[in-house]
Amino acid sequence: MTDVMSTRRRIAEELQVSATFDAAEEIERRVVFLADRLVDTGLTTLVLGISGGVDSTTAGRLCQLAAERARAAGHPAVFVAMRLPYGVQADEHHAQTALEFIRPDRLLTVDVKPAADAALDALVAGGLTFRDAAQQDFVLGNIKARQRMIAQYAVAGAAGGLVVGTDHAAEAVTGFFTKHGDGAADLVPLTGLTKRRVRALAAALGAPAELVGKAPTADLESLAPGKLDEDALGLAYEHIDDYLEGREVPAEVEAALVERYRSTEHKRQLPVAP
Ligand SMILES: Nc1ncnc2c1ncn2[C@@H]1O[C@H](COP(=O)(O)OP(=O)(O)OC[C@H]2O[C@@H]([n+]3cccc(C(=O)O)c3)[C@H](O)[C@@H]2O)[C@@H](O)[C@H]1O
Ligand SMILES: Nc1ncnc2c1ncn2[C@@H]1O[C@H](COP(=O)(O)OP(=O)(O)OP(=O)(O)O)[C@@H](O)[C@H]1O
Ligand SMILES: [Mg+2]
Repeated sequence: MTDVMSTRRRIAEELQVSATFDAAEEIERRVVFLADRLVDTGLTTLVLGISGGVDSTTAGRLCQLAAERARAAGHPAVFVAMRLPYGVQADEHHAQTALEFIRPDRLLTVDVKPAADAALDALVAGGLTFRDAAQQDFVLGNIKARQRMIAQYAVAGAAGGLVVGTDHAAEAVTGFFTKHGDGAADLVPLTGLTKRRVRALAAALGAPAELVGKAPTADLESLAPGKLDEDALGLAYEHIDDYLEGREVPAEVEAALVERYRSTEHKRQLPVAP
């Protein structure tokens, strides 16, 4: 096997991408996983932010099905979906469509703007300076993601809950998440899925087509609302998925992915220790 092929195999294996895929089987396996974690930990609540994107739509429905499964087995389980907009969200209608599809047991809405803006203001008052407005906006974007993490952990702490994350193989390979922001969670039920496989789960769960096919956005930058992940990354999810599923991709895509995987290793590991 060439070095390039063995590197690709190793990365796909480390990210738990399976060689074969059946959407119905994956849904069942992941619902059972979530329900078992509730029962085994003795905790009663799953907590997850619903953005209107396909990842949280899929994970949210899995959470609701798992809570219902645990209840049917006699465990007092609840799924708490959270809307966590930063002020007014441009695609709020997608978030509402997602909630109608998920039908969560409970919904909690927390605007993260006051807390995120206050954190930035306090940092600036404390003497932090930025290279330019774009850098400040980028840093604020990561504060927004971490503020969402704080809100979800507050609910988990109060309710005896577990925070659910939406990380999957196509995001993990590029490290395209905020460390200790959306990257922080107790359970990650989408692990190992490529983006097209997340979409396949969403479709098999019966999610509306506009969400199944929705273009991914982190939507963290106020200066570039709804900026597409693919523009930010300079990579197409089709290529990322092909790479992870062992299909041919252009050499420059392969090189870019290997480099991103290497440079973001710290995001997939526990803090570095001596
Ligand atoms: N080698 C190393 N070993 C240990 N730690 C290292 C490190 N290099 C940086 N670090 C630490 O990591 C930090 C950088 O990581 P981080 O704070 O995450 O910041 P960073 O990776 O710069 O930014 C997060 C990226 O993820 C994207 N994102 C975020 C949230 C959601 C989504 C989405 O798809 O929805 C996407 C966002 O648009 C942005 O491009 C550094 O400030 C430093 O503290
Ligand atoms: N406005 C928001 N309200 C609630 N949760 C959010 C919001 N923005 C992000 N999140 C949380 O952060 C996670 C990471 O965002 P990310 O953009 O990767 O996923 P997504 O929006 O569900 O799907 P996609 O990647 O296709 O846009 C979301 O799955 C969701 O749990
Ligand atoms: Mg999104």
